[in-house]
Amino acid sequence: MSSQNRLLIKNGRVVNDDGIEDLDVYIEDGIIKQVGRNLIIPGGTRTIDATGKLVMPGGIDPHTHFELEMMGAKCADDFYKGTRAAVAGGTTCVIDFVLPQKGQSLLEAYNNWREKADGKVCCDYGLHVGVTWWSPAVKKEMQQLASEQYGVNSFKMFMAYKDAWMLDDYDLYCAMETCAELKALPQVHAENGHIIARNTEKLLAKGVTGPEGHQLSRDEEVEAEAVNRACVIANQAGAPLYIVHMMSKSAVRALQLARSRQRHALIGETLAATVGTDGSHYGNACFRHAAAHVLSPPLRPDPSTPQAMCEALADDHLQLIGSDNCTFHEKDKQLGKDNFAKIPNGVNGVEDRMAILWQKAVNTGIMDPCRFVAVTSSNAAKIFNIWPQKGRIAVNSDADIVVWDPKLERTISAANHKQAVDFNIFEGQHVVGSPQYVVVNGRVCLDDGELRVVEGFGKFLKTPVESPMIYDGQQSQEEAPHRPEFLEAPMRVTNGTPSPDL
Ligand SMILES: C[C@@H](CNC(N)=O)C(=O)O
Ligand SMILES: [Zn+2]
Ligand SMILES: [Zn+2]
Ligand SMILES: [Zn+2]
Repeated sequence: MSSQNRLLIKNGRVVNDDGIEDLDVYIEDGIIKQVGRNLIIPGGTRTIDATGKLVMPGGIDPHTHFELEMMGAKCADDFYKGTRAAVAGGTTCVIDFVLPQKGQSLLEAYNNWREKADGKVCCDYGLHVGVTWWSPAVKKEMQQLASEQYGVNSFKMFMAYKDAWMLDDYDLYCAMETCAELKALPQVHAENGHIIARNTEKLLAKGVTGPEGHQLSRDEEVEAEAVNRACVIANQAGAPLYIVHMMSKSAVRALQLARSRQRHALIGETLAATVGTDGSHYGNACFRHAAAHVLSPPLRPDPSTPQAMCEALADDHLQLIGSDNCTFHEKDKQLGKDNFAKIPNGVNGVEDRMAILWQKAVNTGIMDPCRFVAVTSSNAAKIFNIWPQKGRIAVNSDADIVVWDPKLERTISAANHKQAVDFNIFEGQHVVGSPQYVVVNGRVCLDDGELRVVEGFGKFLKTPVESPMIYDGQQSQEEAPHRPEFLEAPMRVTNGTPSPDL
């Protein structure tokens, strides 16, 4: 067995979601074989000295879109460039979305995605599948996809994108029921697509065509309403629910309220963009700059949002952070030059997700390194049922490891980022804390800052149904979570009639 497969990471502080300890880690053939002190190590082993560094599970990004075609454009980052950038930022596993067009076979779309990704990914990847239309045939294909053969355990339904992917409430209910029957996890894009459609018509009729119209057409309550409605439908369907890309304090409040009423698992995801920037950029005079920040739900103008979302992650009101990396070059964003509704939706984040959260939440004392590992890696592994293979530094776990240098300083810029896209929404942000080494299935792919990924080294990762975190952790009614403190807050009294500040 060649020595290149033997690696020792020595003198580091190992950080898992449940503790920090000074331990050495020995890896052989892509698997962690020993974790401890004074390890017996065979000859020919490469040693990485991790003195002063943190040794963490490689990041898992639960939300990416590489090579997605939407709104007349194709994403700039493909499965090679996108996963290469992920590894550069400390992420060693991504879960991408198969998004069938309405009427298209889900299995056909799944096979298309596999063809696009296999052979190009630099790290392991999984797939969620979009349920963008409904029929008995769709139900049947969900059953097939949830089988061991295909390895899909999560299905995303859209409550927005009215003419492209949106389901009505009846079909949404049926899809959630099917997920519950399969012990799979339903996910939703929670915005009210009908309100957005009418608001868009009115804004355009008034001559509001710039990127600022995007946020104006779908403000926080349009997201929060859909969060609440999705939770109610899930409860009626007897299903857990995962709400992707939650972008506002209002949405978090709606999720917390739902948790106080219902017993199935309700998971909240936010994004690097949400904690790293805000909606002030939609007013930028430069169209490229403003349009680069267009994603749905939009970034919010409330300047307290980034910190509030960090706190929600720290307090387990939100469980994990993704990137929703869905990047478009300037020429494609220009499709919406005269009509904000035609700006291809999406931002970058797969490369900077971990450094941005470290900067905004750990360096500020909002969360500790263990919680950082939970929300950037372990919780995604538990939710999608690949823990502790992924998301943990432990014997027999995959050797997906990031050696994090908490003192490594850099300024984020499109000029030197690894992504293909020609814009970075975190441009100019100074971060303290970044990966020094990244190990992907035992291979050193970021080597003291040098990126040495291998195209096609990653493989497809099956995510089995019946995740214990989702389906065993269900609380009985009497164990319903403690009513969130804010629910007991004094009602705000305005002109004599009490109204809850929810
Ligand atoms: C289409 C995809 C990415 N774009 C976005 N979030 O605006 C999504 O809605 O998650
Ligand atoms: Zn979405
Ligand atoms: Zn500009
Ligand atoms: Zn997305």
